[in-house]
Amino acid sequence: MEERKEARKARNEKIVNCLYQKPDAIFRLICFPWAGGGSTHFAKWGQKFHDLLEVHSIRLAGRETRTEEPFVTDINQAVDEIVCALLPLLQDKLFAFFGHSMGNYLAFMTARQLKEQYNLEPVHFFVSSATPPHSQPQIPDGKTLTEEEVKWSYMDFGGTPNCFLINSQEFQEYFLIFKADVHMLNTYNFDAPLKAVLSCDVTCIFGSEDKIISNLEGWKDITSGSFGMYHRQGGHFYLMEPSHEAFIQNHITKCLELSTISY
Ligand SMILES: CCCCCCCCCC(=O)SCCNC(=O)CCNC(=O)[C@H](O)C(C)(C)COP(=O)(O)OP(=O)(O)OC[C@H]1O[C@@H](n2cnc3c(N)ncnc32)[C@H](O)[C@@H]1OP(=O)(O)O
Repeated sequence: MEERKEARKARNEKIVNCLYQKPDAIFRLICFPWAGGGSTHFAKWGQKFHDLLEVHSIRLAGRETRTEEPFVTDINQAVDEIVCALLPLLQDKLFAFFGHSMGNYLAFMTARQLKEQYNLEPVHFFVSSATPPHSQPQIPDGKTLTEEEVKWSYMDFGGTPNCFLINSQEFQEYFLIFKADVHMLNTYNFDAPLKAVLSCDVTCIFGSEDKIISNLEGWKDITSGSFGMYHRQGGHFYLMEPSHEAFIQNHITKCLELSTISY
């Protein structure tokens, strides 16, 4: 029994990366990374928040400590796995979601499933750099993407240092991860929600020069809670600029502190 519990815990820790544990935290922030990304970038945010907020970052199969596992081919499968790994973390503390780009679709589906099946809901959903689920234009077929296409897209997106793009051998690995993530995204159903499926507050943050995203106001359709929008100067990866990252982190802290007043 104890062994099974330990095995489950180890498995969950592969899916949900927490680099800085905060036993006294009253909130958990669950971060959902962009396509082609690992969990480390957001897991490191844990160091930047005060002790009342513990940061966790989702790690999809096929990367980092999950390199041995095959990529997920269906987004529903990824969500089932994430929900299962998150459940033990979400029962005892308030939690919020933060997604960047593709991560928002996983975050949204995870929030929907948690609400429908477990009556659990984040206190706040922070959306960064993403078109609303029901406005998403056609996404190319992940399976047929070429390395050159992905390199050009990465240059456009602006979140990848040149050194990674120049080294072909190293890039091959990142290319395969991105291709798999886009293929997983191809299985996402971008239908308009018939009604607000969530009731938490939603904040949308984006770069003012981001050419990839559109119709951000559409995010308010997913919730009956309040909705706010903020922009910072920059493109799709505006959040790589330290002052913008600090803005996001301060905003998250402020919103979560305020949310305790209403709970
Ligand atoms: C054509 C098809 C279009 C289809 C669109 C579909 C919709 C997609 C919606 C999206 O999500 S768009 C986002 C697409 N993804 C990207 O643009 C990739 C952005 N770049 C990265 O994720 C990274 O630069 C990289 C490719 C290297 C992968 O980063 P990881 O963090 O997952 O890799 P890794 O764990 O191996 O980290 C490598 C090291 O580089 C560091 N690093 C990576 N990116 C960095 C960066 N930008 N600035 C500074 N450091 C960076 C990272 O912190 C780490 O340092 P440490 O080893 O010291 O921990």
